[in-house]
Amino acid sequence: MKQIKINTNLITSFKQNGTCTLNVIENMDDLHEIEQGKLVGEGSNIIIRNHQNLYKLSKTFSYVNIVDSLVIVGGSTKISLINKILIKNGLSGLEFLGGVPASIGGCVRMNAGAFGKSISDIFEYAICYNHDKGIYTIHKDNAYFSYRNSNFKDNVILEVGLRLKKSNYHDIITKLNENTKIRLSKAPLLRTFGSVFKNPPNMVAGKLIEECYLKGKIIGDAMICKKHANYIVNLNKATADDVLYLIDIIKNNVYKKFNVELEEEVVIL
Ligand SMILES: NC(=O)C1=CN([C@@H]2O[C@H](COP(=O)(O)OP(=O)(O)OC[C@H]3O[C@@H](n4cnc5c(N)ncnc54)[C@H](OP(=O)(O)O)[C@@H]3O)[C@@H](O)[C@H]2O)C=CC1
Ligand SMILES: C=C(O[C@H]1[C@H](O)[C@@H](CO)O[C@H](OP(=O)(O)OP(=O)(O)OC[C@H]2O[C@@H](n3ccc(=O)[nH]c3=O)[C@H](O)[C@@H]2O)[C@@H]1NC(C)=O)C(=O)O
Repeated sequence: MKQIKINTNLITSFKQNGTCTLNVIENMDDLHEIEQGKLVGEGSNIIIRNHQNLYKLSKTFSYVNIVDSLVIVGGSTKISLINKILIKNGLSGLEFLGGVPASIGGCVRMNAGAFGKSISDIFEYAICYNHDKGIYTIHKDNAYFSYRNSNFKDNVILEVGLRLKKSNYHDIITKLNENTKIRLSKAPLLRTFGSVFKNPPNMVAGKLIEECYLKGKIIGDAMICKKHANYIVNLNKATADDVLYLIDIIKNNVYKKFNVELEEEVVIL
């Protein structure tokens, strides 16, 4: 397994400042050395405390194979690459994640969703690894997907099977562009980690935070986004501590004003 000491700005979409040790899993043998709960994908939904020892699947686990409407993808494959290939092959169903800078492994683990759709709608199976069971397959009936959650905790997702629908190039591109445009109009795409909190039942976290007048609040180099209050943006060299401080402020304010306990959507390692 290759081991490198790097700045966390290289492995997070938030470009957070800090250092970590990254262990790159290059083959199946390396899987035995993984520390569970320390896996990162494309880093689009994580905050990493300083000096962590982390693990990431290498490009060996990035591939897309298509058999009729079944799309078989390696666990580290980027959503953007999958969508490019789906366009070429006239397969529709993953457009809702257009513009999300994540990997399929992270998206399955978190049951990524947007525009009323989620990964669970197209998921067929995943080949996983964990220390107790070794390599085994979880089919859709046993994935137990829920809002931003699944049965994949403590598993490394090595391969995913997605069931898509035949469509045409033009319709897929149009839907992808529309979704990316809406996403951009509502929230920033760069130097963020997506939604900070899950939406509480029948409420919208962004609205609650905005109503506490917290938009634009800055700690260090991290700021509560002025466009969408459930996002935190990195102004320059924000650290995990800057973000954790802001998260604390938001939770306290929302609890005091609305008696609602917000739950983090972002994974804090
Ligand atoms: N809808 C939206 O607009 C957006 C959504 N997102 C979300 O971000 C997620 C991020 O994906 P990504 O950037 O790749 O992940 P991250 O690097 O952000 O990792 C997030 C967590 O996913 C798990 N994970 C990542 N890769 C794998 C894998 N191969 N097997 C098992 N677990 C894995 C790990 O959880 P653990 O170790 O705890 O199991 C990790 O802590 C997506 O699910 C999506 O929901 C992000 C941005 C925008
Ligand atoms: C970004 C993520 O997923 C996003 C996903 O992209 C979008 C689009 O479908 O819907 C969810 O956001 P969201 O609930 O904030 O959706 P938005 O459409 O942006 O906002 C909903 C409504 O909240 C209100 N709103 C939002 C932000 C704000 O500062 N103030 C405010 O009042 C607006 O009325 C807006 O219409 C997902 N977030 C969660 C936690 O469920 C992610 O998972 O990281």
